[in-house]
Amino acid sequence: MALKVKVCGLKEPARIEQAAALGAAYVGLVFYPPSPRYVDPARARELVLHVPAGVETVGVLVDATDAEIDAILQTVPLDILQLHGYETPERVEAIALRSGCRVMKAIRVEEAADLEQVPAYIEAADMILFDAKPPRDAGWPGGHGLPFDWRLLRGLGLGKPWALAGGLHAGNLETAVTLTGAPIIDVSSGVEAKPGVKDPEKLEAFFAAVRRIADRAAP
Ligand SMILES: O=C(O)c1ccccc1NCC(=O)[C@H](O)[C@H](O)COP(=O)(O)O
Repeated sequence: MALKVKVCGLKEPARIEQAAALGAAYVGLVFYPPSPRYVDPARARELVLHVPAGVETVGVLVDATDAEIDAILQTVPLDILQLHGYETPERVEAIALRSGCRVMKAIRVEEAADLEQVPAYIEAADMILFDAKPPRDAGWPGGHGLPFDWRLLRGLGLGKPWALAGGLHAGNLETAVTLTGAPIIDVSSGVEAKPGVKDPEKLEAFFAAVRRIADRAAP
């Protein structure tokens, strides 16, 4: 199966179009004001006009209330809601039912014990995203360019679509995918010039690395 790519934290139409042209399956928009990648719903509505058919738009939320989610969805059409806070399995299920969107639950990983919570989310979420645990004093919980010990995911049999995130870049992608067998990869900082500013050349290099992996996997 082809490796799917999510590019997260996009803020510029040109970078959305570039990511899509390079083969991104998902583009992520961050709806969490403290993040340098934050886009407000009005801006997001303009951005999604640049997402071509066949590419899915993911809205990244952090412990959002129903009112906040309703306000976003009334303004911006989203395919998937990525829940990147401390949402419980019950909350994930409730958000999926209420929103009508698919939901992807982010799991913060630092050690094996962090994976014990995963079974509780399998029924509730449509997809699982494994990301590095953020630094303790970080003002937002994702997009810190930090990898975790990928060996923790070895042999993972979820029976559900899942994505690997955390510190991926063109130079470490092959090792990460080989160790984890991830079917979907999620990148943000690794294709940025600085937080919140995507770099066209790093995007090119990242997708070149994706193509190399695909070429090696081809019979
Ligand atoms: O990226 C953000 O600023 C962000 C803010 C709040 C919640 C989640 C956020 N990012 C989530 C993502 O899906 C990132 O792509 C993921 O954390 C990987 O980021 P990176 O390690 O920088 O590649």
